[in-house]
Amino acid sequence: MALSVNKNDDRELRVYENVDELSSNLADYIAELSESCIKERGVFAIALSGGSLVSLMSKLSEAPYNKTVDWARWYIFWADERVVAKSHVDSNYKLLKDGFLSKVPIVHSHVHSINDLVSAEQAAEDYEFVVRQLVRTRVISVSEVNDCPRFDLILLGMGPDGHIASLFPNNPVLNEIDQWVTFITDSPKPPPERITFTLPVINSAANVAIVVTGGGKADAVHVAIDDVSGDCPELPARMVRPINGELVWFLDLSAASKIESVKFSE
Ligand SMILES: O=C1O[C@H](COP(=O)(O)O)[C@@H](O)[C@H](O)[C@H]1O
Repeated sequence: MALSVNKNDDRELRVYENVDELSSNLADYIAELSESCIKERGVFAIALSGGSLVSLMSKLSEAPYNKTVDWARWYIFWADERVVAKSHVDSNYKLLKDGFLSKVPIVHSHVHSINDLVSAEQAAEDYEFVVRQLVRTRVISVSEVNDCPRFDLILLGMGPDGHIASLFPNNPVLNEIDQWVTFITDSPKPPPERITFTLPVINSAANVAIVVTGGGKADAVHVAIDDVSGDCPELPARMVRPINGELVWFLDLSAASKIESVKFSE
């Protein structure tokens, strides 16, 4: 690892020389959390995003993890999903199924994808219902601070505009505090119709990891992590601050190259 820094505010930055090193350490991190959660609660409830994250976690489906992880105890959710058919190239479900789920023995009924046959609004409502049922049965734990679900781990990517899940800069859904899952029909990044976990759900997780690589995202990483003055809009990625959980940023050197508050080795 090039560097691991604990910022004073409960955020941990892990910066790696390259994508390969980051991927190995990300697989380790997920496997360790899975083991400790299963020891403690008997299950592991993980919510994932789409995008580059899926290939960055691909080592988790390889040796030794394919044999050592207790896959039967995993429950899979999506932190955000595009409202398209599950067979569509834009589907986050399809991306994860092709890149990960098809390679590990996760129980089919533990994979909770959205209803892709209804409107975005209905799909968000249906998905929240599913999450509520699983909170009731404690497959997903519950936050002691609010009544939100407390996922064992939420894995997020970040776009070059600083969006996480399908929470985009300046979108009113950033202020949603009543719903656990909401929808948008005007995503600036196609496709336009999406559902997404809201910030209260993301910030109630026991662990959140934001995984970002590449120089094209370095400006957004800088704004999300440094104390930036001026009237730049609040970036969604900056608004990720687990109330009673751990936040870790996984970055490669290119993505971390514009962070001012930390000096990295060459
Ligand atoms: O549209 C989306 O974008 C973000 C970021 O994707 P990336 O390819 O730039 O990493 C992703 O995290 C989200 O799940 C997805 O719906």
